[in-house]
Amino acid sequence: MLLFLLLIYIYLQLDRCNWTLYFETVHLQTEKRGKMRIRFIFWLIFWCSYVLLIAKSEPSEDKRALLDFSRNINHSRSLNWDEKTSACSSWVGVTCNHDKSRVIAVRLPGFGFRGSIPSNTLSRLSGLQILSLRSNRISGSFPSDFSMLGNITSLYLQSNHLQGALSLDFSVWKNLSILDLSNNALNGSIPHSISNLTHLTVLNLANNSFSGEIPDLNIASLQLLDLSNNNLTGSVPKSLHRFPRSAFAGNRLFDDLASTPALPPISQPKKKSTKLNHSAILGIIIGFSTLAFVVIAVLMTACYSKREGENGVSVTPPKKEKSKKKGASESQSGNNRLIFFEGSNLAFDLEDLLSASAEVLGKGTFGTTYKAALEGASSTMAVKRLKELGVGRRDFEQQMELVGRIVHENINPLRAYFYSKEEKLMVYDFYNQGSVSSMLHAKRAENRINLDWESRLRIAIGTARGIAHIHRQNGGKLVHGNIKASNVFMNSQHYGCVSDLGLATIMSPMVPPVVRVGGYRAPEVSDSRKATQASDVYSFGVLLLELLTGKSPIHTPGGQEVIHLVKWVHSVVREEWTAEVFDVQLLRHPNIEEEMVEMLQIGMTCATRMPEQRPKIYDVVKMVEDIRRVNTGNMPSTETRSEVSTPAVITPAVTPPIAEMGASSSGKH
Ligand SMILES: Nc1ncnc2c1ncn2[C@@H]1O[C@H](COP(=O)(O)OP(=O)(O)OP(=O)(O)O)[C@@H](O)[C@H]1O
Repeated sequence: MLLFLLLIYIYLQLDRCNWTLYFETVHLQTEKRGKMRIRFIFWLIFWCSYVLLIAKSEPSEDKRALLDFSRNINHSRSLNWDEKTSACSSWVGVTCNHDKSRVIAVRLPGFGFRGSIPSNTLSRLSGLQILSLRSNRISGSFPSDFSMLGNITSLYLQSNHLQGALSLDFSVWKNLSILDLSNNALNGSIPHSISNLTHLTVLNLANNSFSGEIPDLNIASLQLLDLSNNNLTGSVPKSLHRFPRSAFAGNRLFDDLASTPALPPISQPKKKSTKLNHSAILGIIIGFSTLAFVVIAVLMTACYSKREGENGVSVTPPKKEKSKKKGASESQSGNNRLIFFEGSNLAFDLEDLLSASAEVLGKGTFGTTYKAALEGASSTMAVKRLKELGVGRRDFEQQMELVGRIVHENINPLRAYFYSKEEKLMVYDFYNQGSVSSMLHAKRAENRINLDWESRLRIAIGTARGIAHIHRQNGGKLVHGNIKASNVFMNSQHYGCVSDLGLATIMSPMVPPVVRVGGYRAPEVSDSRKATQASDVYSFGVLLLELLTGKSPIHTPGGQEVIHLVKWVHSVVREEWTAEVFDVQLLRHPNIEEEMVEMLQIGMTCATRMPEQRPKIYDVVKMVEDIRRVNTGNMPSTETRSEVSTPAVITPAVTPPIAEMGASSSGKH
């Protein structure tokens, strides 16, 4: 570039110089000819460098390699790869780096490629990082010249007809993170060299014909392994015992002989059996009894002290207020009643609620939420005990009336509310599966729910529809104000269902903003009472990114640096490491890469910094629904659909009418 500019400069100077003077003294006669020759030479250099520059911004060698590939393999879906067009700007499935000098990703799943991958074509893409040719009909052996792809990070060749052994030395792929060769007909042994891939996070070799022993793949970074349904023999190496038994099912492994591939017993039969004598047995019995006694004593003490404390299980905080409130509800004004909304059909009153045994679910921005088990009514409700409101009784009641009238399958209905000077309560349906936040990030692994891609899609679709419905209320002015994963649940059809709406505007300004944000707050919202529909869209965008990455909006890996999810996603995508963004739990599911990339784009669009550049939630609903177009082909338009039903985007399911939905138990109890 510099050379190019320099040449232009010299040329212009040359033009301005009084060359006549110079030529007069040296070669007077050839003055004109000499001057023209010099000008011509400069023109030539100028154009050559220009052409070179243009050529450089086009990955010509990569382009040729791709054209060679497409011309030498049969494919049923047409590729728009035209020699005359720019590979980086318009070629389907091709992604280039920033300055468009190298092709870094080729994604051509399901293009109907038939036959073997022509040699010396794709292997020439030495800058390639991601290659996806999954779900084609590629046959022949695994292309050995792929060893030249030294920068590859993700290789998806699953669901093809590849055969033969993997003769490649995998050590050459130093950056390889994802290798999916599942659902092919590969055989021979699993190469030992795979264990040299220190960045490998996903290895899927399921549904092939690999035989022999499983090599000791002692790779610390490996998070997902699937070797199921091969002909592997021997035992599972110790380094792989941390993976579930399903990862090895359908092989002829040592412990598979009993047809139940259980990992723990693998090493046990090797242990020498030692007979215990009587005194040892007696010792064990006494030891166990003492231990059991201590454990029971500790548990009882803990339970007792918890009952005493505020955060304990089975505390009944509203109970403390019982006499006060009971009196108040019996007061002449009759004002302090539990107000139920129509269609709630709930057979309990304030007294039942106050005497219910309650368990603290958590403390949030607006107060504490309890799980209340109502004895008489044999139902369980979530009761939110609000703290400091920023509005008086009238405004509070007005807001409750507005919120309580909203009936939609993707919105957790407000069943009842209570207002007195000392106590403000809101009664909701209880979701025993917990919120999306706990499903994704519960501290205890057993409380975490493994959300597969379809569940996450449903959560995204349902939540978007719920928010769209909220934005249509109150003359199109209602705002949720607090969209976040702990306020999203799964309804009975496993679609997202939003809770806690409309509270942001009535809360006290005293609550410090930092408590409220948690990474979901749009940058322009400094006071959550000023949340807008655009800021709801931002928060929804963050939720989408959370569903995709499995990461909290604000997290501190290693306990030090605070990472903001939106910024992190932007930086990873900018560095062309898009595949690194996704939750590794999702990467085990086949054929979802494009859908995840689409959701990523929607999430990033919603979480755009400038509010005016964010899409309206109605458009977002459509975008999220369109992620899985195959199943949405004959659905009614978004506008009508969102209002009335949850169409079966993933699994066809009959949706009850709204009235029923409103009163139904929505996956709770
Ligand atoms: N209806 C419900 N069913 C089951 N769990 C609930 C219900 N409502 C709230 N929770 C859970 O109770 C806990 C506390 O909820 P709460 O709404 O008080 O706070 P939060 O969601 O963490 O924050 P915020 O107050 O900002 O909404 C959260 O883990 C939430 O997911």
